[in-house]
Amino acid sequence: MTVKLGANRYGKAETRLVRVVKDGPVHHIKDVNVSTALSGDMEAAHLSGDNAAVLPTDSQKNTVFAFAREHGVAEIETFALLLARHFVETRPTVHHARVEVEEYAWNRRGPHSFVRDGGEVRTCVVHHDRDGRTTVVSGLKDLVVLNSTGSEFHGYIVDPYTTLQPTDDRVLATAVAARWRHTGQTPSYAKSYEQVRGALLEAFAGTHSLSLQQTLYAMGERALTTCPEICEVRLTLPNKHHFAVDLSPFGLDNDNEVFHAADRPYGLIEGGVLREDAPDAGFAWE
Ligand SMILES: O=c1[nH]c(=O)c2[nH]c(=O)[nH]c2[nH]1
Repeated sequence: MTVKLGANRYGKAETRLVRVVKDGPVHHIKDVNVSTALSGDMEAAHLSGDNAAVLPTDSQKNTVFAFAREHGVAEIETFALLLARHFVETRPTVHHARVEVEEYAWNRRGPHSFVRDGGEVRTCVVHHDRDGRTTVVSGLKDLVVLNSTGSEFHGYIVDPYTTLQPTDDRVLATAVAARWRHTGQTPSYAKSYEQVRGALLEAFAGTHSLSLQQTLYAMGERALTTCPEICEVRLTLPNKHHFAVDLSPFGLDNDNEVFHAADRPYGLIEGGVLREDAPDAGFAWE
């Protein structure tokens, strides 16, 4: 039997970096998690242990810190682009770079004092290859939202295993994970982030929901119509079930006022919405 090397990439995962910018007594912080992954002429490294083509993951990590010092960390997408281009353009054996960045938000409490915002995480994944092809996918995760009414679920398949009761009033809650693909260079990733985030929240709150699937589509559609710089949105929505508790044993009614917020299992609703004329995604989602 003969075998051969398949797809491979390597890099430093989760370099945790905090960059402080000192504007006199007023400081600014950027708290990020950077993962780099490179691929290219890596056959010899895998087949014979010849590391001549390998830029060590330790050097990749050092590059992240050095670039933060030299260039600062403005928007995560621009920092990721800088790193991806650097690895491909300075190392001939590296043909493709994938750089993923997560950003954790802090709120100001004073000139040099901050409190960590426990809310959502901003994300991006940038690819760049030696043919000059570049893709940027931005996103967010852990954006937890809830509608205490305005959600129904009925009309589904009933089979011998069905116990779920149809409802015309339930709590709808989810932790939104959304990623969106930029068509080209976006002038301000911060602005498009705010536009898409706002659109997702507006659509969640403003849609009278007949299912989380319908809400997902409405959220993706709103993001695309609000932000012309993006062509595709992918959403992952866990259905954070809230079950009305039966209080009748205690002689109490419960008109959707007391819920058990269940943890597991949860429904998981996933889907993409894209413009009819969206260009080919290439390696953007990898
Ligand atoms: O919005 C929903 N979609 C489903 O597919 C589903 N399935 C289920 O049990 N509850 C729900 N809710």
